[in-house]
Amino acid sequence: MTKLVLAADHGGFELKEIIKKFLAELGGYAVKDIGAYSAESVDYPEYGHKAAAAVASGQAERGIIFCGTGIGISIAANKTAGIRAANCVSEYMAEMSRSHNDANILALGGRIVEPELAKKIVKIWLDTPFAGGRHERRVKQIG
Ligand SMILES: O=C(CO)[C@H](O)[C@H](O)[C@H](O)COP(=O)(O)O
Repeated sequence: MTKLVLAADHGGFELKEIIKKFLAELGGYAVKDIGAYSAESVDYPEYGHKAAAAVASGQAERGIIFCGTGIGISIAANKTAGIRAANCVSEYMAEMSRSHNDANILALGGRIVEPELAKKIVKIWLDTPFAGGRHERRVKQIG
């Protein structure tokens, strides 16, 4: 089972719930949802930092995080060493974030990405391996 951490603020809460159900339907994932657990207003940095810590520490292999646009929570997550959080609005971005950037966190905007597209983005992001080669050198340079 691949260990995944999910986190969202209120702007991403609804999409997080949809993707959590989708992951259960897919099977093969041990999902830890670290909140938020309602659509009540909260601050996205807390959730971005917590998800990043779970991935950086190895408690989770990868993370999927959500806010209204995916911007704020990905900026927060990317402050943690070793985290490469990619805010994706298309399947192509999701695929490239894995194959070229070895992204270990996917960020989605609950107010931007429709649920059916979000499911496709999540699926390709989970299924795409890192290509390595020249990309390995570049990813190392990120630090
Ligand atoms: O940080 C964000 C934008 O980069 C997120 O979309 C937040 O969800 C958003 O800022 C929350 O806004 P709200 O007006 O407090 O709901």
